[in-house]
Formats: sequence, C-alpha cells, structure tokens
Amino acid sequence: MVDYVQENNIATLWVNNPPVNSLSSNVRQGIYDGIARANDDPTVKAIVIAGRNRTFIAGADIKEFSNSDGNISVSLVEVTDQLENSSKPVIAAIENFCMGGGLEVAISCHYRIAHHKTRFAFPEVNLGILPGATGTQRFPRLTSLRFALDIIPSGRVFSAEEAFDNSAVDKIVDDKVYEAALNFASTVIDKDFNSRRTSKRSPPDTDLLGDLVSKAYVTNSKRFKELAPKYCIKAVAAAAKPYDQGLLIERDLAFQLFTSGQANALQYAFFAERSTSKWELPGGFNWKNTNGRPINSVAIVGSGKMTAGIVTCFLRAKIRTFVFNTTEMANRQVFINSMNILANDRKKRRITAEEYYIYLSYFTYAKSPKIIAKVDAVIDDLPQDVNIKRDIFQKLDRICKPSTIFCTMEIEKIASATKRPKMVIGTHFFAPANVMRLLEVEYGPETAPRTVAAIMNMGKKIRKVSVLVSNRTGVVANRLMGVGTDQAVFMLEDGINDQRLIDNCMEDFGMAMGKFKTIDIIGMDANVDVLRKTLNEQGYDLDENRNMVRKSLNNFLHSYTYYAFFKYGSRRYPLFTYELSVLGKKGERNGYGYYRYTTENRQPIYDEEIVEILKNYRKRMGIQTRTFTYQEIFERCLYSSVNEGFKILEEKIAHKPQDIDVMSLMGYGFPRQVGGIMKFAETTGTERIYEAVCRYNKLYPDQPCWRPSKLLERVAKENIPMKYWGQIANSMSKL
Ligand SMILES: CC(C)(COP(=O)(O)OP(=O)(O)OC[C@H]1O[C@@H](n2cnc3c(N)ncnc32)[C@H](O)[C@@H]1OP(=O)(O)O)[C@@H](O)C(=O)NCCC(=O)NCCSC(=O)C[C@@H](O)CCCCCCCCCCCCC(=O)O
Repeated sequence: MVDYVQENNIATLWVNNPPVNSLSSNVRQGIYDGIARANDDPTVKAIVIAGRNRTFIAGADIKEFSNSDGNISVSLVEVTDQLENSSKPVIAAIENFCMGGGLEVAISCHYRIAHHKTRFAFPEVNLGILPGATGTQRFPRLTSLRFALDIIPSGRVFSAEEAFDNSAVDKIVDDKVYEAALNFASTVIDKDFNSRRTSKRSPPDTDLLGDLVSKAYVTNSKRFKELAPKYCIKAVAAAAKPYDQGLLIERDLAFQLFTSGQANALQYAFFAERSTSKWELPGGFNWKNTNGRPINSVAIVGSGKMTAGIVTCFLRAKIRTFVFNTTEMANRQVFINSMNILANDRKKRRITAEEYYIYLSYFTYAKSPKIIAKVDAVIDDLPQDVNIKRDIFQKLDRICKPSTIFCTMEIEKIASATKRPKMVIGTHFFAPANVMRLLEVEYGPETAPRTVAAIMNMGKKIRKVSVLVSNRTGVVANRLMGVGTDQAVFMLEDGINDQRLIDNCMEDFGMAMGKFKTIDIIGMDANVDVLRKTLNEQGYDLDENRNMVRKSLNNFLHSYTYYAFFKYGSRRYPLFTYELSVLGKKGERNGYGYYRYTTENRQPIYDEEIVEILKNYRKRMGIQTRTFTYQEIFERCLYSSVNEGFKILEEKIAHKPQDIDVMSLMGYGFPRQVGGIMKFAETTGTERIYEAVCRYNKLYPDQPCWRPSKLLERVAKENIPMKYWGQIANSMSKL
C-alpha cells in the first residue's frame, strides 16, 4: 500500500492503492510509519511522497466511512500532523488527482511540486462532509481565506496554475513530476524549513474575514438545503482564530456532519452513480464478460429541440458526428445551435479556444444517407411518427454497414422493420442533453449483449451516467416520477386552489423544482403527449373525446360522459393539464402554464387565472372539493413514486435500487442529500410507506399507482434491508 524506497539520501513513500490511491487505513498507516522510519534514519536527508498508478491521492477511502473493516490504524489527522512535524523536509510530487484527504496530505508537506495537468479539489462538500483532517485550517493558512472560501464550500476543481497563483504549490512541471521532486529535494537538504510548517502560519487576509464570509454565504446559498456548504464556511472562517482553536471548531463541525443522514445519503449517491456502469442482463451477460465495438462515429438523424444538445455531447468526446436531415436549412440550424452551446462553454471557461475549434471540427453535414453508411451508430431524433421512423430506418438498414447500431426509443417497431434486430437499442437523453448527465439505455427482447456493451461504453465516453433498463412502455425515469406528478394534478383538481402549496411542499423537501414548475419547463404538450399515448394504447382517443364534448349542444350531458369516461372508468387521468393545454398554455415556452412567465424574467409568477379555470373545470366535471393536509400532499407526491420504483424493480425493468435512485437524482432533480427515491424509502421505513400506499389504494381505487407493489409488501413485512432488494426482485417470478 505504501512502498518505502531510498535512493542516496532521499526516501520516497510511494502510495500504491489503485485505482485512485485513496487513503484507506493501510495507506494512512504506511505514510505514518514511513515518515517515522525516515526521521529515525540518519542517512535520510529529505522525504518525497508520491503516488503510483500515475496519480497522487484522490482522498480518503469513502467506503471506510460507513463500512469500517475494524482495522485500527492511525487517523488522517495524525498522518497530516506527522507529515508537518517531520524533522526532515517532505516534498509532495503531485499529478493527476490531488483531492480531499490527498490535498490535506499535500498541504501538510513542506513543499509541493505539481504536474501542470493535476486536478485539485476539496470535494468533501459533495459527500456531505468537510475536509476534517485539518484541511479547513491549513488550506487558508497556506493560500488565503478568500481562496479557501471559494474552494472548500463549493468543492470545485482547480488547476495547477490556479494552485500556483494562490501559493498552494511551489512549482509546476510539464513532465516527470517525480524526478522534479527528487531534484527539488536535493536543493532543500540541510536548509531551515520551519517557516514551511503550514499550521504555524496565519491566513494573509484575516482583516477581510467578515466580507469574505458574507460573500461565501451569498455564493453558496442555492445549496443551503444541504448542511455541508454552510458548515464548510464556518470551519474555514475559524481559521482566523489561533490554529488549535480553529482545529477544535473543525473537529466539532466535522463530527456533526459525519453523523448526519445527509452525509450517508450523499456518499451512497456517489457509489450509486458509479454502480450503474456495472450492468447486467438476465442471461448472465454483463459489463465484465461482454465486449462491444467502440463507437467512433455517429449519425444523428432528424432534428428537434434536443438535437444540438445531443450533438455537442459527441463533439466534446471527439466522436465524428454526422447530422442528417432532409433539408440543408435544418442541418445548418443544428450546426449553429451546437456552435452556440460550445461558444457558451468557452465563454464560461469550461473549454479552451483550442478545444472549441477541435470539437467543432468533428461536426459533419450529411447531405445524403450514403454519407452515413459507415457510421458506428445512428441516433434517432426523428418526429414521433412511428411510420416515418420505420420507413427511414428500413432505408438505413439497406445502406448502413452490418455492424451499425440503431438507437431509437421505438425499439421493437424499428427492430421488426429492419434485418438487424440485434443491433437495435434505445437511448433516451434528457433535456438539455448538453447539461443533463443521465442517459437511459433500453434493451429490447432481441437486442444483443454486444450492442448493450457498445452503447454503455459510448455513454461513458460522452461522459453520461448510463442506466440500463429493459424496454417496456416509455421512459422509465418518467414513469417513476410521473406518478407523483399525476397525484399533484389530482390534488389540485380536488380542492387545492394554489399550485404553489404543492410546489413548496416538494421544494421544502429538497426537490430542485416543484411538480407544476417541472410540467411548465418540460412543456404542457410533452406532458399531454404521455397521456395521449397511454390512452391510445388502450384504444381511446383523447382529442376525439374532447371534440365530442365541445361539439355538444347539451354541454352538461356530454361533460358528464367525458368525466365519467375518464373518472369512473377503471382509471382516473390527470386531465387538468390537458385542459390547460387546450386553452393554449404551453408552459414556460410561451409564457403560460401553471405559472406565468415574462420574456424578461423566466421565473414563475403565480397566476390567479388558474383558480378560475379550475373552478369551471371542477363544476363541469362535478368534482366535490375537499381540503388536504401537508402530510397528504407530501405522501401522495413521494410515496406514489416509491411504490412505482418497487414495481420497476419487481418487473425487472431496472436491475438494482441504485439504478432507480440515479434516475431520480439525475433525471428529476431529486434531492441528492436524500440519496434518491429508493434510499428515501429505506430512510423513511418501508413499513410506513407500505401502510400509506395501502391506505391510499383503498381511498383511490381509480388510481392504479396505489396498487401496492408485491416487492414493497415483502420488504416491508419482512423488514428487509435495501442491499437485498435487487436480489429479491430478481428471485421473484416474472410478472
Ligand atoms: C478521483 C475521481 C475524480 C476519478 O474519476 P474517474 O472518472 O477517473 O474514476 P471513477 O470516479 O469512476 O472512480 C474509479 C473507482 O475509484 C473509486 N473511488 C474513487 N474515489 C474514491 C474514494 N475517495 N474512495 C473510495 N473509492 C473511490 C470509484 O468508486 C471507482 O470504483 P468503482 O468500483 O465504484 O467503479 C473520482 O473518482 C472522484 O471524484 N473521487 C472522489 C474524490 C473525493 O471525493 N475525495 C474526497 C474524499 S473524502 C475525504 O478525503 C475526507 C478527508 O477530508 C478526511 C476527513 C477525515 C475526517 C476526520 C473526521 C473527524 C470526525 C469524525 C466523526 C466520526 C463519527 C463516526 O464515528 O462516524
């Protein structure tokens, strides 16, 4: 874990804990013992600490936070003190990742030499904790309160150049960082380095503390539903006090965070996100035993609202991207929109000017389908008309090379239209695709495991978190969260007169956005399309029915028929959104939805007109209004999604609860500090949720989302921990 190597009078401690050299207990012990050994050895004059696996140290071992192996070793605080107190100078040779505890190690050394491509960060805040191994006290002393208040509460990554500009590193090299550190070490041997002990310093800007702290509160206020950003600010501010006092404050705040549920949920989310790449198929094929051909070129066929977003994902990954539309104007528009997205990236310094031009050079217009004959994958962005899609994919099937993969959301319909059903798979991007990191990958009954492997690898290459699901009806993430949205609409129809009440309840819980604001952003049409499609599949035509009502002379009679058809049939549908869309409300796009929006300000404004429309609607539908408690709003919006999550697991659409959590976190702004919808179920208690689901099922028999999931019933009754839910679902007979 830590190799001790001596060459001449310099001892090197090589940290070797692949893949990212995290500071697990053996590593901490190894560094501690290595420093002691070098200090005791009179032939050693200086010490270098470096990382094998071409990286320095990415931080503490996060797995150990919740899962101590009982291995008693020194703490990271003891390690950092041991480093700083060393009687011989310690030089950190830093490359690739220097994060969290790794950065705490580095700033406890006396000198730091870094490769110019090193990525530095204190990402602890994203895990619900703070740099509690003296980081909040040493870092502002080494750099400044200003820089520490920028870096620690935000968790943002900073470059070697920025580190150098802020005195966090002493030298940057373009190559061979270890050799540079050795050379540097030989220059400091036998020199006084007492002034290099970080804890003995004071931050250079303590007189500005008040202003800097106020600014940090304002900058980070959007994240204050989480505890950690605020605590990070408090801890850094304590660096203005004497070191020992500051350290006690850091320890106290760290303890509070470490023992909070938020830290547990955020660390769970970290691993859940990474676990999605470890996919499995029912036949035993999985990410380890299945290879897919690399995707080096793609064609996006058709264009819509999301095309440019999707295109830029591929351009950024330097994948040759062909855009194929029937008109040149449409192709050109996609290019302009993609260029604008990349220009914005450049303006915000997410990419350099050089990268901007390199990425754009991967864009190609395809004027004829022949040009895309050799691409590795075709991505369907055609209009939602299955016949058009089938027609075009039939043509592409004849033109494209046999190994070209077709990505579409209509897997079975396209598979049956082509001679390559094994090469047809679903890819669902979330809007805006250049920002949202979730990619839902769906396999159909005939999709080959190698096709799955190729597309899951492609997802990684374009920096998406890809979740593999089996194809049923529609997008799984939408199904998961959509039931809660339906509940919100029903409660509005049934008596809540102010949409903000429901939205505030969800936002207080931590959702990025309330249910009605989300409908507005996604667009009324998109929401109604889902309803239209559901009804179509059951042989009903939503618009036909509505026209029938409109044409009617006897309004009352037909309204009743209309209502009875949807309400007293076997199932109730959230028709009020449809009602609004018929009245021309499209959501944020045209400024009218459940809220109003102005062109100057896209913030939602409460719209009293909705209550008037609601009242007419209720009258027409014969709805008797009632009152709702905050608890009912909370439970109906969230527990319905939990129940749906369990159904998605038991139907074997998703493989494990982590996959469902990632969909809720990354597709729907579920609060990360809660961990995801399934983690929420675990924390709340499945027994409590099951009881509520059964209660609502009795109250609302016309809302099938309340039919209790068999899996939920079992885990609730037998009190089964979350780690077994996926296993149990897989052992349940196929529904
Ligand atoms: C480093 C990365 C940027 C690399 O990204 P990349 O995309 O290349 O790779 P992956 O993300 O896929 O990762 C590869 C692989 O490695 C695993 N992994 C990565 N980092 C860690 C890690 N830090 N620990 C464990 N495992 C890690 C990852 O899971 C992948 O494996 P898998 O099998 O899942 O595929 C990127 O990985 C990244 O961003 N990593 C995280 C970096 C990070 O967050 N670092 C900070 C860690 S927290 C920390 O360092 C805390 C310190 O400040 C010390 C705090 C000491 C506190 C003392 C507290 C006193 C109070 C205590 C009270 C206790 C109360 C109690 O009793 O409970």
